Amino acid sequence: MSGWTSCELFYSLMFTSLVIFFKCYTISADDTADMDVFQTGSQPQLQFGQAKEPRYLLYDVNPGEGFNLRRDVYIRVANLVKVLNEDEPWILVLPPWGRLYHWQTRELGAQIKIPWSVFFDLESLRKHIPVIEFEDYLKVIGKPVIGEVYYLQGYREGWGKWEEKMDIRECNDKPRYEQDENGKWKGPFFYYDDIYAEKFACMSAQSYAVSMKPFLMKNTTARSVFLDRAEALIHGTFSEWSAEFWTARRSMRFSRELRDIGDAFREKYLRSNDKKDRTELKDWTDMKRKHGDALGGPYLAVHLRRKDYLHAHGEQVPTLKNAAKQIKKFLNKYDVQRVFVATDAPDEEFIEFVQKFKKTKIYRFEPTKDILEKYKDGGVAIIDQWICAHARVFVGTYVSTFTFRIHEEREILGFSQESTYNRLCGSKEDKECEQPTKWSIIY
Ligand SMILES: C[C@@H]1O[C@H](OP(=O)(O)OP(=O)(O)OC[C@H]2O[C@@H](n3cnc4c(=O)[nH]c(N)nc43)[C@H](O)[C@@H]2O)[C@@H](O)[C@H](O)[C@@H]1O
Repeated sequence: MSGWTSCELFYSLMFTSLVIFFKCYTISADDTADMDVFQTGSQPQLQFGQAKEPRYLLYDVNPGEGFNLRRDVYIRVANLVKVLNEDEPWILVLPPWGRLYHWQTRELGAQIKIPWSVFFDLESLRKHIPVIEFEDYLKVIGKPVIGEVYYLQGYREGWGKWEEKMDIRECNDKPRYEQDENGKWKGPFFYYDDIYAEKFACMSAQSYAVSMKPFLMKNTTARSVFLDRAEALIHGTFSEWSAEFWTARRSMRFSRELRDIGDAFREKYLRSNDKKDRTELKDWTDMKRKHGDALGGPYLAVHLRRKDYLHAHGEQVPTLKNAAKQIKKFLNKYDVQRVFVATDAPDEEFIEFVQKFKKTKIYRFEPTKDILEKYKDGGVAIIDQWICAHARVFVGTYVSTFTFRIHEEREILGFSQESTYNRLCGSKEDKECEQPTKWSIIY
């Protein structure tokens, strides 16, 4: 039992205009028994009445994973940082976005080192936990160094029965980190060349994200700890079925600029605005909607996932002709005449799809050169998601995480579940076509 008394302190980062909220701690005499956990050598880092220095948690995800699974991993790690902050100050360092397999626009060159602020509203994230960008972390630390890297991996002997466990083990495969002649661990740190870690180890982990807390607090004293392959940590009780999941998820607002671009498109082409559609946003900490509060703009939105999905989930992806047939049924049911298509389909496929409709107006968001250069493929995908999130009815793609994040956005906005949890069925699925699981928002 901790005898900390906490007070609130605003810690200003000298290098940024960011103001980060922390707790500061004073220790009562009874707490000294716990202090060895926080000591380096014989020098205690804490003295009575002194504010405790924050520690930094960094993470990364398997390079092959797409944008929207990564967003889910953020929620797991964010809730770990949330529970760490119940006892000591930790700041989450946001992993720069880069070189995702699906970001294929050639003219943009290498899409790497993209800060989170391009896509997300950091002030909103900070109402849940303290976060900083990676480049700000480097400025604060003053050297291109990370204390310890743990590369999460499975157990060589397999999962066995489910139980939570974590152990420092030999690496199962050749690690993507190597020690140089000076003892520095070099690795693929978000495509920044000169970064190194002081210590590296593989860790076999079968664990909920928040269960890393005791390890981080007691087994390491490093100022910064990097968890690579953080997708290995699972939600556990902090899952889609819990209020904690939704608190973190609600804090994950898209950047104001991207929302504005999406809103302008809705107004101009889809006769949709927040007032009429009952989708006005409030500060997320004050926003609590019921299913059916939102009406949505007078259009249907479909997420038509193509490209690699045709191979990965061929059975559940319809032909374009069949997709158009399914969409027409929804148009009749919801009595709307406009369709917004979010898709990764090449232009020829999109044109083929449009030709299946005679009177219905079909729209797609096409970025200007400036928008594409500034917000990249990731930003355009977010604009697509934002427009889908505001439609009177949404039809998604089977188990696509891109579709799942739209479901969540619609839960937050207060749409009826009937208008949200629909999907395109594979051409041969017929009546076997199971509709998406409903994840009800919990406050
Ligand atoms: C087959 C699997 O599919 C999984 O994708 P899935 O869950 O749909 O969703 P994501 O993980 O987001 O990956 C798909 C990526 O493709 C682009 N994309 C897909 N649909 C659209 C769209 O409607 N509009 C725009 N602008 N871009 C789109 C976008 O970059 C998106 O992040 C992948 O995470 C796995 O790596 C694997 O490829």
